[in-house]
Amino acid sequence: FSLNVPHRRQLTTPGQNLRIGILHARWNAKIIDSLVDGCIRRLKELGVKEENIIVESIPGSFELPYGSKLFVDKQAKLGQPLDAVIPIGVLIKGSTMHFEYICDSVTHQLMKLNFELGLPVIFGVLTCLTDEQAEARAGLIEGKMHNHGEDWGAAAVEMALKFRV
Ligand SMILES: O=Nc1c(NC[C@H](O)[C@H](O)[C@H](O)CO)[nH]c(=O)[nH]c1=O
Repeated sequence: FSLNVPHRRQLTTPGQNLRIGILHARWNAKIIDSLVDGCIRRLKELGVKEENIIVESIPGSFELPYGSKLFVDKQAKLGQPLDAVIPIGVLIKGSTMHFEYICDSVTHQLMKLNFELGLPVIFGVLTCLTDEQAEARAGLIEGKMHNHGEDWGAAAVEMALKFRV
């Protein structure tokens, strides 16, 4: 009988009992679609069941904070509470200061929502100066960067499970 029993194999499907919400803006739809696809792909790789990945959309990134709150509250009322929510948006600098104001307010409010809602709210907003920067971060330019949606899916699973007692 040996005491050095190997550690239990790390669960390859840690997300099997999780329910994850994805709330995406509809501005810059081609980039959004790639980010959402990457996010879903990674969630499934981590064991989250397709029926437990709930995808909703709102007009633009400015609606992500309040939309996330409404989404989380609705799922709780339906008796299908989310374990994490992933707001996804793509903000691309235009010719005015509009971009800076939305980025700043959305970022701060999404951060606050973690504490207000008491569940992980992942920061899935690209704040880019050019279309190309955004496309590269959505994995749409061969050999350049990777699809950040995958990172957000992984972060949601980790944060939903970490420190769980
Ligand atoms: O302007 N550029 C963008 C944008 N504007 C709309 C805004 O988020 C909101 O939906 C409206 O102001 C109505 O409240 N929303 C984005 O997601 N990306 C952008 O690049």
